[in-house]
Amino acid sequence: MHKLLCPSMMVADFTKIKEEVQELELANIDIFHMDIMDGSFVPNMALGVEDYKAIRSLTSKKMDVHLMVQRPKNYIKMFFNLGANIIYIHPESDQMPTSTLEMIKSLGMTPGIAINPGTSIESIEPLLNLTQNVLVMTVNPGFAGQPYLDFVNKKIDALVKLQNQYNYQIFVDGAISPQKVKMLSQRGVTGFILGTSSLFNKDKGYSQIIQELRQL
Ligand SMILES: O=C(CO)[C@H](O)[C@H](O)COP(=O)(O)O
Repeated sequence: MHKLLCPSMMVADFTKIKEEVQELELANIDIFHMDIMDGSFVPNMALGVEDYKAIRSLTSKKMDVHLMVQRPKNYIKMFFNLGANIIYIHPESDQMPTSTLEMIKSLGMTPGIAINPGTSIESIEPLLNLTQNVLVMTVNPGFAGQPYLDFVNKKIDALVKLQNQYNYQIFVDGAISPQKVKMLSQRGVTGFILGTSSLFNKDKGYSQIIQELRQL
């Protein structure tokens, strides 16, 4: 199965973002992962609209948006206009997540849901027939460099089983080291958000790292 490898751009070096994007493209990554935070849904702020525009102007590869914000519906058209291909919302942050997912789809983008470590499968199951990507958070969202939460593996296994009934791909986000890429791809995960645990600030180049991750 082809792994979808997605650099988490909140940990890229913005002092040389053009070179970062070019090197990641050369390394043949699949999707640029863009974390948007409002300081309310999560206790941090990360990328913003100007960062989104900058990276969009540097690449024609797919870009997602992980909306860690209250009332994500308010921002769907804005990110559509900025050239987003995939939008993840957190169901807890939205009064009518079904309507927001329909809106993302109707604009021709891929609808996704992001599930916090403390969010149960039962609470999101009604949304699974409206979503194409499920982003399982393996840390509490907001900060890079946190430890992986092993208890989430049980939820990943349940989501892999439910794939028989619905049509979605599973992505994981948070402390995704090479060991976790191997373990989780064996479990049935296809998409991996790569941050400080595997891709950025390492003593190897992106091409070598990406090639090694594809072989795991
Ligand atoms: O979503 C995130 C934080 O909320 C980041 O994408 C992720 O945590 C970055 O990866 P790492 O944990 O390996 O630094």
